[in-house]
Amino acid sequence: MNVEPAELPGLAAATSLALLRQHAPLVHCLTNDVVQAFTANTLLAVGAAPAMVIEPREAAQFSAVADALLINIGTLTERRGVSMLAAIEAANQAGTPWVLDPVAVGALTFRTEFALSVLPLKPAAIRANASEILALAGQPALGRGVDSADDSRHALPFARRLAEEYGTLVAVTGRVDFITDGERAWSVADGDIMMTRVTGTGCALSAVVAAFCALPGDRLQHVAAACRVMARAGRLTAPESAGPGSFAVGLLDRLYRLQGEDLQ
Ligand SMILES: Nc1ncnc2c1ncn2[C@@H]1O[C@H](COP(=O)(O)OP(=O)(O)O)[C@@H](O)[C@H]1O
Ligand SMILES: Cc1ncsc1CCOP(=O)(O)O
Ligand SMILES: [Mg+2]
Repeated sequence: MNVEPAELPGLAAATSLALLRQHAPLVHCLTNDVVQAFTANTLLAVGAAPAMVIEPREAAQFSAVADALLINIGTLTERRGVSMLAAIEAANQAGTPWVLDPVAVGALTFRTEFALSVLPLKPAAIRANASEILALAGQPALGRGVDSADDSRHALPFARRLAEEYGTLVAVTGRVDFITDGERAWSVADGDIMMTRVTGTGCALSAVVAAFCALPGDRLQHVAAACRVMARAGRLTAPESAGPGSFAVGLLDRLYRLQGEDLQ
């Protein structure tokens, strides 16, 4: 019987954030066409560096020198899949951590087969909403396109199972985020519903998770810290925003200004 996950301590999140800003990891992003600029700006705001190198003949070369790799299947195409597989192989050979964001996995055959085929290729972490985690685990899921209609708490046992089976970390996000290695788990109860009214907050979080995976030390803590940083920034930004437009801009400003004490 697994115990209820504890809330990630603010000091741990602050320590991971300080380490991120010290290392400023370079993140190779193979992500979807909707969120390219928002993802790049989120990485820059938090203190990391992005590069979107997508050509199949360049992807492997670049992921071998980047500090982390993001694989996001939101607008997967056959050609993009070739780049992704080459990048994953090069990252694995170089010992570079890579993160999977299985956007809208489940109902669509091509992306589901692709996501299942890369699970055994040792992702350092999977970051997904609750419906996506349920679908990846072969469970019935209520996802609607890229959005979740399931509760992250319901998905937690399946997140644990996936983490254990594939030797990875799973961050399942929603009203509460849970981050697990199958045995240990942290929770992050923060964020704001406004984060679901701007496309790409989850995708950008996955890129931030990839950046935190590049840090030395306790990777489970770092991935939970990534979730805390994003959710805290969202929580602090929402009351200052007139709507989704200013929220998206405000979130970048807040991530840039976020200090350790904001996390405690
Ligand atoms: N109902 C909610 N209340 C507060 N924060 C939320 C809520 N739903 C999602 N979030 C936050 O939004 C971010 C993106 O998560 P999520 O919406 O689950 O991913 P995706 O965009 O991939 O579906 C995370 O930081 C998460 O904590
Ligand atoms: C709308 C959309 N369609 C394909 S990918 C994408 C972005 C999804 O972003 P997120 O998973 O962060 O909500
Ligand atoms: Mg998503």
